[in-house]
This record gives sequence, C-alpha cells and structure tokens, in this order.
Amino acid sequence: MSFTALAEQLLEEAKKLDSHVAAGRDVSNLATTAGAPDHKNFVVQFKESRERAINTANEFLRQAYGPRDYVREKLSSGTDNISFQALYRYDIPPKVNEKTGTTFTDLAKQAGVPEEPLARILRNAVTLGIFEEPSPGVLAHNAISRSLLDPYWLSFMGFVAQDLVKFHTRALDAIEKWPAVSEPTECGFSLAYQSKDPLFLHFEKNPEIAMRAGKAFRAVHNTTDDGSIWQEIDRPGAVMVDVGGGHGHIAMAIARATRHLKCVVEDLPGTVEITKKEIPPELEGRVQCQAQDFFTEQQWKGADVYFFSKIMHDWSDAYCIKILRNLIPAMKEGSTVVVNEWLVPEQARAENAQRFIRLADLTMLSAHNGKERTKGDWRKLFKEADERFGAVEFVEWPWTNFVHILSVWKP
Ligand SMILES: C[S@@+](CC[C@H](N)C(=O)[O-])C[C@H]1O[C@@H](n2cnc3c(N)ncnc32)[C@H](O)[C@@H]1O
Repeated sequence: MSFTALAEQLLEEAKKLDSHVAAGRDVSNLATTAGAPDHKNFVVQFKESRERAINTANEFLRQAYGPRDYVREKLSSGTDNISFQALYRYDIPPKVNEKTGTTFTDLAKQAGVPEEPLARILRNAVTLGIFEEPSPGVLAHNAISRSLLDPYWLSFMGFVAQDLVKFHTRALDAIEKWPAVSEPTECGFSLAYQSKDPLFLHFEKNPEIAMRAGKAFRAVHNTTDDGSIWQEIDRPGAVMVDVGGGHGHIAMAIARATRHLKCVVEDLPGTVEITKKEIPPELEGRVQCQAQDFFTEQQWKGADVYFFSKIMHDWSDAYCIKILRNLIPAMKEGSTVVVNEWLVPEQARAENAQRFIRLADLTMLSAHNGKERTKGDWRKLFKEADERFGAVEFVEWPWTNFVHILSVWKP
C-alpha cells in the first residue's frame, strides 16, 4: 500500500479517536473493566479504532523505515533495557520534580550513582518518549513518564527489565538442554538464576523479587470484577476460591462488586502472609486467605467457583492436569472452574492485538515452560484432566483483553 493510502486510512481512525476525546471521554485509563455499560460500549468502540490506528501506523513505520532499519530499530529493545532498569533501580520517576523538572546532577546525587553515565542512560529514555529534556541537563516529566509514578507500574517495569530479561536470554539454551520443554525447573529461568526450584518457589525464598513480582502482577492484571458469573452466584453462602490469588487484588475487587459472595484467596505461605496485611477492615469476613499449594488436594470443599487467574499459563499441560485433578475431591456437583487468561489465535499475524499474547507466551516459556493456549488446547486440557469436566465455554468480553474459560463439574 502507498504511504498516502496508509496515511488516509490512519486519518479516518484518527478522526474517530478525536471524536471520542472531544466527547470528553477519559481515554487515558481504558484498563478498567468496571463501570456503566455505556463506558464498556465506549471502550469497545475506542479499542477497535485504536487497534486499527496502531496496525496502520505500524505498517506505515515498517515501510518508512525500510526492512533493514526496521529490524535494527526492533533489535534495540535489549539496549533500551539499560534505561528501563535504571528508571526502576534508581527510582527515578518520583525523584523528578513534577513542576520544574530535576537536573541530572541532582538525580545522580539522590540515586548515589555517577552523573555522567546516568545522564546518558536517561537521555536514551528521552529518545523513547519517556521523559523530556526541556533544557540541557534537566529531566522533566511528560504523560508517559508520569504513568511511572504509580509504584506498581514502576515495579512492572523493574520486573520485566531486571528479572524477565535474564530468563529470556537463556530460553534457547534451556530448550537445547531440556528439549521436553515441560518441567518448570528446566527453563530459561532455571539457567539464569541457577535455581533448582520452580520460579514461584524461588520467589518464596527471595522476598525482594517476590515483592517486585507481586506488585507487577497487580499492575497489569486488570481486575475481573465484572461479568455475570459473579452476579449469578452472588447469594448468601456462596463462595469463590481464588486459587493462586496472589496479593488478593482480584478477590477484593470481586468482593466489592458483589454483596454476599465470600472470596477465599489461596497462595503459597509467604505470599499469603503479605495478602493478609492487604485486606482492608471493611472486607474482613468477605475476603479471607489461606495457604494452599495447588499441587496438593484442595482444602476448601464445595465452593461454587474455583477461580484461576493467570495461573495455568505458568505451567505445562502435565502440571495443569495435576492442578485440575487436585480440585476433584473438593468439588460438588455444579462447582465451576473459571480460568481467566488470554486466548492464543491459531494463526500469527502482524497485529497489535497479538503482540502482548505472543510476548506473554514466550515469557511463560522462558520463566516456567508454561504457555498461553488456544481454544483447542483448553478443551484438550480439561478432557485429559477428567471426562467429568463439562463442555468448555469461552466468555469473551470485548472491553478487556482476557477471556473467561469455564467448565462445570458433572460427577
Ligand atoms: C502469575 S501470578 C497470578 C496472581 C493472580 N492470580 C493474578 O491474576 O494477578 C501466579 C501466582 O501463583 C502462585 N503460585 C505459584 N505456585 C503455586 C502453588 N504451587 N500453589 C499455590 N500458589 C502458587 C504465585 O505465588 C503467584 O501469586
């Protein structure tokens, strides 16, 4: 397609996006799934226009760069990581004065690192559009750097730039060494950290990474407080168990969005200790937590829903089957397993919508030998775990990036 044709296509979407902004809609925080139905319609419409705009703009960029420069630009992400690491490690965003900006000299003093390399590293961030340098030697916030004032979001940057990147660089070595690609102790992470434990057990023994990872999960996993399943089961006595619920952010959101539902957060003992402190007094009784290793028999019997948010993608099929089978002694007729994850399309395309899914898939591969799954993969998984799991349903919400994958227990 010609540059002009692409630009015209982009202009069409740009006008739609501008009309949303002109209508006074907040386009800065589309991540939320809460809110009135008109908000959801807006998000759906906005998302569609935005996706088309991003895809067209990306195609324009590919053509404008030309093949070699395009590849070179994409290869630069490893080098950019130095800037991302520094932003997190030296806690730069809150150190930059929001009104006046802050000099590199001051930032270096506050961070306790030499000024010259820090300035070079931060100037690279400016070339990425994160921060500005309004006058030589001064770093100032812009809209993108301001998002990093959220400590959870900054932790996400730290977790990706400091931790995940190490696993990624050893992923191929791990595949060559352990071609079965199944064990959580035989992946890029295992080589990078010389660990004999699976990733989350390693975190349990290393509270600093565990805290960073917990905050990172909280920053990116948009809540699933919406969707009829929670409203349908919201009656006195109803229980949902959030298996591997981390710091309880999802359970708390669901408790807030319902009236009666009791939410039980389960995780490894170290995480549960942190979660206990996160539950606010007004949710006591509605949200509680307990230690539960999901590779052992489920202790909470007869729950209405056993919920797994971004758990199964951490594990290869053999381990997911163990996790599902450990529920069987606890389930009553009609107990529903609800999995919240991305769905992988069968065919790859150069589309923005697939970007994060495919990146997450490779992260799962290098962090645990886990994977993101297609619809067919999910059906196969439940069937292999036990024939008594009912037909697998997929509830897609166009206003979120995630899907609920449901199966009802029919003994
Ligand atoms: C990717 S995080 C997902 C957290 C949360 N469900 C969410 O969506 O944000 C995976 C969680 O599984 C927990 N986990 C890992 N292995 C576990 C095990 N064997 N038993 C229970 N929880 C485990 C981790 O501690 C972590 O909180």
